[in-house]
Amino acid sequence: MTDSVLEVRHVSSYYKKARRFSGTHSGFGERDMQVLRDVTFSIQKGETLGLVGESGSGKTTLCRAVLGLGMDYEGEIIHHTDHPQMVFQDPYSSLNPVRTVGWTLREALRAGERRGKRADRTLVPEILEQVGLSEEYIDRYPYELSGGQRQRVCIAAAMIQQPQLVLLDEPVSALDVTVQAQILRLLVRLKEEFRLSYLFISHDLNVIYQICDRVLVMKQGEIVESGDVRQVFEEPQHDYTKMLLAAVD
Ligand SMILES: Nc1ncnc2c1ncn2[C@@H]1O[C@H](COP(=O)(O)OP(=O)(O)OP(=O)(O)O)[C@@H](O)[C@H]1O
Repeated sequence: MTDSVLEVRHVSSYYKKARRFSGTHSGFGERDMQVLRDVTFSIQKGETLGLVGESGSGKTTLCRAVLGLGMDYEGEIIHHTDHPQMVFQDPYSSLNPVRTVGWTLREALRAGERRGKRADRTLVPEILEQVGLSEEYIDRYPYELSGGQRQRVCIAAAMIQQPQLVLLDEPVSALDVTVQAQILRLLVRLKEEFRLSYLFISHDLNVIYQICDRVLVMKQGEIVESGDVRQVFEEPQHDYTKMLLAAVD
């Protein structure tokens, strides 16, 4: 009997890479570029698992594979819960600029409905309140919101589908420091209230240290170190982890 919400076993993935052929038959061909290399980990119920690594190491690609977003991969990804939700880094581009907050949340409910969940419209004002926005925001457009408020709407759109696992890809990186702290507090509160599990990607190791239980360190698509966040940060074993930690001011 497992208590994990997600198991990723020996996952390797590839992107097709365009290549211009020389010679008489000119045009584009394809070859594969490996991005994830034999990645294995699991996320436990109620756990926040951090994922760190340099830009281009494959963190977002891993999320895409977990969400089944058109990624070819080898290995196994086993979900023990309903479809996970994702919150992206940039709350500006995540929201449809010509749709109101209410529309966005109702659309998120409809997406859940398409996967067989009952759509309860009364959840719209309720979830807004949960993320710290009053009902008056229902009729606002994204351009009428601050960056932090937009990220709250994105979080509400994820939460309204009542997921058990949420993938957070740099959810506070586009926000200024005080707003970052508010959004992190909100994420921690929602996690405790709904007993959520998070996969939390951040390049900010201080944020990872603050909110994660365990951490995975990814280098060029490979998990080079993993473990309890305190243990990994206080006694890093791999040179790459030591290098990432040394870069923190
Ligand atoms: N759609 C794509 N087609 C081809 N290559 C891609 C595609 N998306 C990403 N890549 C490549 O895959 C590698 C991993 O990218 P990915 O976005 O997963 O890294 P990341 O760790 O999330 O980086 P960052 O921290 O900058 O967001 C990079 O070399 C990137 O250029």
